Amino acid sequence: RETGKEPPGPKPLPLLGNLLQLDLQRPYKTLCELSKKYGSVFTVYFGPKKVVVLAGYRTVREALVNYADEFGEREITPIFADLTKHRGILFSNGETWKEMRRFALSTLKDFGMGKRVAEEKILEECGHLIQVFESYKGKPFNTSCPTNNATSNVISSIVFGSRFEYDDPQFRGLVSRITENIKISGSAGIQLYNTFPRLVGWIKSRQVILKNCETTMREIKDLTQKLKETLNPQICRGLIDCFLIQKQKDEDSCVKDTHFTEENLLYTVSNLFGAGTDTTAATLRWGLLLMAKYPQIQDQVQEELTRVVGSREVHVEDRKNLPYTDAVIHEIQRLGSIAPIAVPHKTSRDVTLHGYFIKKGTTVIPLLTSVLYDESEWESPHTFNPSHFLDKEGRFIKRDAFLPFSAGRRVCLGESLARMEVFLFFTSLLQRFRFIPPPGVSEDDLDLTPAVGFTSPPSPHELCAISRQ
Ligand code: HEM
Repeated sequence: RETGKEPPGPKPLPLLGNLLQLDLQRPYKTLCELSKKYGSVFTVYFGPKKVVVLAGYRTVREALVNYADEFGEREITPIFADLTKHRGILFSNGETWKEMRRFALSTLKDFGMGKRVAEEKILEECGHLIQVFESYKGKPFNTSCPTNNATSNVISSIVFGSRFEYDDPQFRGLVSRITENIKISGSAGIQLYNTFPRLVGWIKSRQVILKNCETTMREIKDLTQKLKETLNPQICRGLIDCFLIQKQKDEDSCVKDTHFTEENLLYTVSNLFGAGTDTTAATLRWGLLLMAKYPQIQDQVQEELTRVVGSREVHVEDRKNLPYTDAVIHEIQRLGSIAPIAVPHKTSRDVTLHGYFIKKGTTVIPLLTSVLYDESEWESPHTFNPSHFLDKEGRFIKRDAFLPFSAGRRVCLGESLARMEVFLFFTSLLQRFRFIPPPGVSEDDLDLTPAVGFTSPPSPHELCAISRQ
């Protein structure tokens, strides 16, 4: 082969590959360690499956941005193939992905992603979330459920055109199945299934995921049916209406091979919930936990909010006048690193990177954690330090290595929406509440070890939200 040598890596065992070396609960940890030994492009074997890992800011950026075509396809692992049958956005490629991504992006824009409509919807949800926090009256509570409900409802109002009440049983089921699936899909059992799909297809965790998914799809179908019955082609109440109208148009004009099919609609909707709920809520939970752990930083955020916004509602427009708070939010996302291995990619053709040859169809992991903790990019990568995003005069500065949403063709589709949500939820909550550890727990006791899962939220914990008014 004249194209170069293969990326280096630890020697694999027959069949097992490097499985025995990998921490299957938190594979990103082992992968970060391996990158210290083997460099920024290396190979590991998940059982018989060869995976190329990209580590560090420069390499990840170079591959995903400069070689966007070569590295822009999605690897569809056995569990995700089971779940989505290559439909929707997250786990599809080719024309299906292109059409669905384009549709979702343009519809989200129409519904105000980065604009006023989304802001209104989020602010409405902030009001409901604040009420829930108030209802605990300063007593300790687990922040998971309320934050997941709030972020899920933002997606609901964009997709269905309306939000749910938090005690609606259908909504509760929807949210709990999404969070359960994300959690289980990162478990060691599912890693094993992805490695040996024929051998361990029977495992319980896979059955739970499949059942959850089946129920969710049925419910999204029922909700879609209700929207169909009341559809007015002149008014799009949400993304589903827009899809149904486009579907009808394609049918009326006999478009062949249309991607506007019911299957694609259901999977696209479920992808938006799946990708948009837990990620955003986990970021918010990291934020509240870090504020409770570092009260001096919380003081400074609250001082800035009081000075700049006072007690009126916070708006997206305020962000530029809140440099310290903005820096804190960026630092929460950096340290939280909630998508440590992004979502695996694969190469669409043979490619040579840094002199290493990577064959078409190879699974590629962009190790986002290694970018967000890159020692040559960040002054103190392992500490919570908002100064990473501030200049000497206290002005907010952008940092190139801030890639929590990944980069290139597959960059998070919900980035603007997510950033707006995190900003508005975080500031609205800090305006009203002081976050402290439960009685008997010190700030030092608050544990920053992430939970196991496909995403990396904080471990289960309780906080007290003390009203500031
Ligand atoms: C703080 C919150 C969020 C973070 C950190 C995050 C991060 C990510 C990351 C790392 C990826 C994978 C990129 C890659 O493959 O290289 C991704 C993909 C995706 N995200 Fe997000 N995300 C967040 C919120 C959202 C929201 C709110 C939505 C929904 C509107 C969303 C929708 C998606 C979709 C549909 C994809 C798949 C894109 C594709 O395959 O083309 N995400 N996100």
